[in-house]
Amino acid sequence: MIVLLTACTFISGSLMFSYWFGLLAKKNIKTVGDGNPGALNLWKASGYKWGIAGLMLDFLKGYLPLAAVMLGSGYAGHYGMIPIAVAPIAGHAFSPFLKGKGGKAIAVTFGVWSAITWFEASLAYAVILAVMVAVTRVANKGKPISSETDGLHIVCGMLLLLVYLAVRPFAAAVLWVWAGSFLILAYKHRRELASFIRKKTSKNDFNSGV
Ligand SMILES: O=P(O)(O)OC[C@H](O)CO
Repeated sequence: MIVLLTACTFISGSLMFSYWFGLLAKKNIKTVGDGNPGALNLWKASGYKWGIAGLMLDFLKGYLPLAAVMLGSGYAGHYGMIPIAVAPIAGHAFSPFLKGKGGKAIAVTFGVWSAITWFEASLAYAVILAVMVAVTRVANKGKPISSETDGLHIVCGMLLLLVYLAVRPFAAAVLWVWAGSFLILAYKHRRELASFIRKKTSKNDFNSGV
């Protein structure tokens, strides 16, 4: 049963709604912005109506199957929920519909966490990200935030979410779902993280006269 449910949630996650909506609007969103086949690039390419529709469906493809599993199976809080909950995130990140080159998996991650913690962890993650963006804006004196810094926020925000999850009475299985989410997000943002570190290192070398 776990294998079947994991296959179903993986297939749900692999449905690339934002990318397909882009094609419906006659745009290839993989050629827009950072090339991520997600709702933000759909929004940029085709406008806010498509963008919101893509965001909703990319969220719901994680939320709905997991909410059904939480309500209708005995896997809530059980170790069996780990692969079932990580699968939609992996499905989006490595979608077979895009030959394994899916998206950054932010929207579907929010969907999954909204379902398995009844919105608590996803709200906490949203607050963490909002605080990080606000602090960065103040530090940057209102300058636009780079995609490298965005990636850093997503990954470090997920790391901070672990602190929140650890102090709340969640089942150990939830912490394993966190580990899966974190690894996938870190992998999908590896280029932004590497570029951020490179820029910081060369700036420090320049400042110290190396
Ligand atoms: O991470 P994705 O692929 O769900 O895309 C979400 C937004 O486009 C954020 O950049």
